[in-house]
Amino acid sequence: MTNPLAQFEVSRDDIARVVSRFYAQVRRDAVLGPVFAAHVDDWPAHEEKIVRFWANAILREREYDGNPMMVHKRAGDVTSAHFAIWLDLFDKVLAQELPDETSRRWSALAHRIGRALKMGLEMRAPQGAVPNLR
Ligand code: HEM
Repeated sequence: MTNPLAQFEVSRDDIARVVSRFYAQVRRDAVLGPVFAAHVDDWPAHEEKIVRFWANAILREREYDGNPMMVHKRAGDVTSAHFAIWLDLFDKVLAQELPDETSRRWSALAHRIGRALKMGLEMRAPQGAVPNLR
């Protein structure tokens, strides 16, 4: 493996291909599409940022220093119900694009991150607001 800190072996080209296929599906998705359309107008810039995010998370290439938790909370219309749809689509693209082992490792990482982001969103209630106990 070229990078001893990498979580598993995947190339940058693989990451870029997965990201591009994934967001092509997201744009077509009836539920996720409109949420992204409301926030992203420069798709190439968004996809480049997401490639850097995954290169950081998987390959430990230190080139993303954003704060996804804050970005998702601030978006205001990203809900915890969206995560199952997002992860399901992501898993399908991984399975189509990558060898089984790589796909499984990346999926496990995405689900771990997704759980953390979702928990963060569920704690979003503004100060003084009545908690949503549904
Ligand atoms: C494991 C699940 C997810 C991961 C790893 C992830 C990752 C990211 C990252 C890294 C960004 C860029 C943050 C930045 O600007 O620095 C982002 C932005 C965004 N994500 Fe997610 N995301 C996930 C789930 C979701 C879900 C379920 C939605 C629901 C629709 C969503 C909607 C968005 C939107 C709309 C933006 C753009 C926000 C903006 O630029 O204003 N994400 N995501």
